[in-house]
Amino acid sequence: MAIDLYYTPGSAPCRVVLLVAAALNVQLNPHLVNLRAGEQLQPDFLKLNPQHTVPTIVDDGFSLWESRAISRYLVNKYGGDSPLYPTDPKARALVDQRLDFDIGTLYPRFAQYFYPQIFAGASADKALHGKLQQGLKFLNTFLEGYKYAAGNEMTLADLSLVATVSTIDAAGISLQEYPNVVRWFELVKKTAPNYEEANGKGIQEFKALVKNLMPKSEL
Ligand SMILES: N[C@@H](CCC(=O)N[C@@H](CS)C(=O)NCC(=O)O)C(=O)O
Repeated sequence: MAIDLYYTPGSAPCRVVLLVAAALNVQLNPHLVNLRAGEQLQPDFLKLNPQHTVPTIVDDGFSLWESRAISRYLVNKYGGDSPLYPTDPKARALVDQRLDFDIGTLYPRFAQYFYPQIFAGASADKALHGKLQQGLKFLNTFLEGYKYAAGNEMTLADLSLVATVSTIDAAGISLQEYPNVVRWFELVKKTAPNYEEANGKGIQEFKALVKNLMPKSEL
């Protein structure tokens, strides 16, 4: 039975779940949620997720939200002994560290810098820009000597971080100062299963949204 996924394609957290499902060959039954129309605030959706966020999944009556929690659940339930989330405690801890860095540091720094500019017409804030650059520098350092984000194999860390890094790239923020990030980004684009369908399409939607909302002088 397919798992219901409530999502919006431009959203980075939703693309994490699409990438993980593709890597595990797990079938999803997609339901588009139009956030700008407030569909996430409808009573039926609030019954599934009182926090009214996408992505949300419903697996045989079990409702779950938070993209990285969903990702871990999908591997735990459907991944068998998938290397995406290794069972060795140290290897798993490294994946968790990268996942927590992504959701707790890198993505919020991007969001704090960029979203006020496109959604509220704010001008670019130098201090917030510096914080984002520092986040990218951290990632560049973590990748030193590693093929993938947490070792020599692709893990949940890569599928999570690539949704963020591709969003940063699509926002027109250069990655060129961070050669390990550029090298890793190219590798993940080529090797993540069904990358174009799972992430590339949503990135195109995100780019269109940015183009639509960004003050013309900034483009
Ligand atoms: N930490 C959450 C973030 C989810 C989130 O904030 N999603 C946004 C779209 S990117 C959303 O659903 N916003 C609608 C709302 O909060 O009402 C995750 O990773 O799933």
